[in-house]
Amino acid sequence: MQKTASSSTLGPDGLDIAQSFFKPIQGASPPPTTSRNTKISVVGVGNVGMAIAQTILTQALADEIALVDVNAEKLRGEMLDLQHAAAFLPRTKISASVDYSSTLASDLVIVTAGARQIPGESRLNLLQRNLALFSKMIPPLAAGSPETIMLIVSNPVDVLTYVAWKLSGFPSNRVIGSGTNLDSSRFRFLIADHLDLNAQDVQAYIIGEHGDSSVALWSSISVGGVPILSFLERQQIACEKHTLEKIHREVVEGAYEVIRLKGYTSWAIGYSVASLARSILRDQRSIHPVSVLAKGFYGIDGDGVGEPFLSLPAQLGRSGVLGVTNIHLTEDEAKQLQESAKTILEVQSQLGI
Ligand SMILES: NC(=O)C1=CN([C@@H]2O[C@H](COP(=O)(O)OP(=O)(O)OC[C@H]3O[C@@H](n4cnc5c(N)ncnc54)[C@H](O)[C@@H]3O)[C@@H](O)[C@H]2O)C=CC1
Ligand SMILES: CC(=O)C(=O)O
Repeated sequence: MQKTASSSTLGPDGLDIAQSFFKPIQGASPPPTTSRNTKISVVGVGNVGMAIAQTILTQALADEIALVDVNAEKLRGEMLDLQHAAAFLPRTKISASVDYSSTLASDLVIVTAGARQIPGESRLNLLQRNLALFSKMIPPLAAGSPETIMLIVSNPVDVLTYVAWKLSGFPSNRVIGSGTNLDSSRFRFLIADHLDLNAQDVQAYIIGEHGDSSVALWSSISVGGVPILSFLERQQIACEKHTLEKIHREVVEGAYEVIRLKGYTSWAIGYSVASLARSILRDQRSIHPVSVLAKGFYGIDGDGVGEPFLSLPAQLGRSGVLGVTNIHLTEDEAKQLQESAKTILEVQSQLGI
């Protein structure tokens, strides 16, 4: 048997096996020339990249997944391991290459490559190591898929989303950081757990930095359309400030705890990024707290030293960020958000790009 460039398989008689296996029905037209596959590239096949790839596979979000990593052996092992699950999954072509050109014409490029935190280390501490990688990776990824949407996951995600925006030359709506979509899921879980609810019924956002300076939007939490804080007040149910602060602290410390216990975080970020991929590629127009160019929102002016990317509730669709929702922040929440922007800008100002 012989494989042609288009990957059809020829038998000893030179006939295409697929074509001799299935005979066309009478009067059938040739396949449409306009339809094309949805291609997602996942750059970096470590714990996070593989959790994302496998969630995307199980949710049938792509026709093709291109995996890229510098570690050729691990890369091939991960590809084969996923391919061996083909009988249990929606049909998806999975390829793997150390060459960025394998990502050509992607609809979505998800970047997870890079150093991760050791126990106790902050995300911002990873910047110098991952900045060097981004300088090498982003230009060829952008050149190969000039129409793509770039979704950054590597940490520190807000600053690296800014870096990817600068290095890609893409418009700001097509460079998105996974941001606090994950922190907000942790927040919703903890509130649901505290009140014995289903986390999917809890509308609640963490915004700002994906990290230590994140901001919990207590004023806008609702459950089934009921604003929670005012409801608890009306029912005279004590919801002490320290309980709220404890929940936010648990959100911030959640990643540190998981890293201390198992070495890395993976499953929750896998589901978080798959939810973003679905909203983008299926044009769901749903709202996610993700890292976007925040200049001009909520008094964030960039301070003359740069343009911060940080998480705000944004509507996502096929062209990336469709807009930022006009959510009401209390004075205190707006102040905390501006402080979070300042933290990010301080780090950004040292980049020299
Ligand atoms: N934004 C978020 O919410 C989260 C972000 N992360 C971040 O994701 C990143 C990856 O974490 P893990 O997967 O746990 O790390 P890991 O160490 O398991 O995987 C990193 C992978 O990147 C690859 N890599 C290194 N240089 C590369 C290059 N130039 N091109 C392609 N691949 C390259 C490595 O070979 C390795 O396979 C870290 O920066 C981590 O902090 C992790 C969890 C959540
Ligand atoms: C590692 C990380 O950024 C997280 O799990 O939130």
